[in-house]
Amino acid sequence: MSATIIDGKAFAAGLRERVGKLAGEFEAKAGRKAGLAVVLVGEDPASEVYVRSKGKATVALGMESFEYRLPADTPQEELVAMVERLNADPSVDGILVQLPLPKHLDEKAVIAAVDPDKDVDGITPTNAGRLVLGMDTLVSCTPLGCTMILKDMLGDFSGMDAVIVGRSILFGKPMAQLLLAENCTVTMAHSRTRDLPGLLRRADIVVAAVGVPELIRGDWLKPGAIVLDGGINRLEAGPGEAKGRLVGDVAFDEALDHVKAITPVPGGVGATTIAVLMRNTIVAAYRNEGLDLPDDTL
Ligand SMILES: NC(=O)C1=CN([C@@H]2O[C@H](COP(=O)(O)OP(=O)(O)OC[C@H]3O[C@@H](n4cnc5c(N)ncnc54)[C@H](OP(=O)(O)O)[C@@H]3O)[C@@H](O)[C@H]2O)C=CC1
Ligand SMILES: Nc1nc(=O)c2c([nH]1)NC[C@@H]1CN(c3ccc(C(=O)N[C@@H](CCC(=O)O)C(=O)O)cc3)C=[N+]21
Repeated sequence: MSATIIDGKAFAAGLRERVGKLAGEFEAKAGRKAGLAVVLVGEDPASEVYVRSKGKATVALGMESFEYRLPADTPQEELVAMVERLNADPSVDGILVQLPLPKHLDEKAVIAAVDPDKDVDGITPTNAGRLVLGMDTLVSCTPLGCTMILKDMLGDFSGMDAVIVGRSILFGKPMAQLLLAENCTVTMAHSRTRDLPGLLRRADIVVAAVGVPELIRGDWLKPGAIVLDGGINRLEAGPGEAKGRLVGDVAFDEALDHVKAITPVPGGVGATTIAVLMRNTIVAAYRNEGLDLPDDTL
């Protein structure tokens, strides 16, 4: 059996087109472009990939991109002060503080400082709470993108067994909430899970949100499973390579022989995430200006 390779780029292109139209209409109505600010403290390989793709996409869709790169030793007060300035800046509709932050910073306090109306990651206490309560809210881009891909492929996936590997506030936890809302039976695995292969063998849907290159082996997966690989892992550069390859959390070539469908890395979940970030930014922009979104196909 050879698996379908889910084309995240094609999915993202469709979403970007709809967002681009809305961004043009927003500019005409509001007299300014929708704006997204990204703050990166220090260096993180996955964040570098994200910031690069994001800057290009924002401008291409007719939105404004503000990028702030701060040194790794930035003090807490300085970072919080920057978030507060962005909260108060009317040209900024979305604020994204790249995670993980360097260890000396209090991540939860920084996240809590973001205005929930500008929280395009959906991780402020207000928005995370709203998600759990089933209220309309901004939702973290990667899990939302994964859910959109599944809806597109499957329509209804009520009753399916889903295993999410990873429980971060940005990815694993909101993923679980979204799949629960779709009536999946959700299991969350993490670093203390005893028998990951045993759990995965039962899973109709697997979402990998770990950050360990090729941790999940092909023969751990149930025949016919659908696998969404969110891992963005940069391998060491080999001889003659300027940069190492990007790989996911799933051993892709092995998985092809077992599963029904799988997202590649790159070109899968990550590609979709960027488009969803654009979507969340335009949704926030319309709301922040008190405008009705003319389109509910987002
Ligand atoms: N494609 C995209 O758009 C995005 C990709 N990412 C990528 O997804 C990956 C995960 O990101 P993020 O959630 O932020 O990462 P975190 O490091 O915050 O979380 C990783 C999770 O994986 C769990 N874990 C670690 N090792 C194992 C293991 N051996 N077996 C089972 N579980 C394990 C951890 O468990 P514990 O809680 O017990 O420590 C933790 O819950 C990264 O590669 C990141 O770059 C992230 C966001 C967006
Ligand atoms: N607050 C916060 N929110 C995040 O959503 C967040 C974060 N911090 N920290 C880092 C991770 C990582 N992440 C990626 C998203 C898209 C690509 C992406 O664009 N990938 C493309 C391009 C890859 C390439 O350039 O080769 C792809 O997979 O096809 C990568 C990585 C978001 N993250």
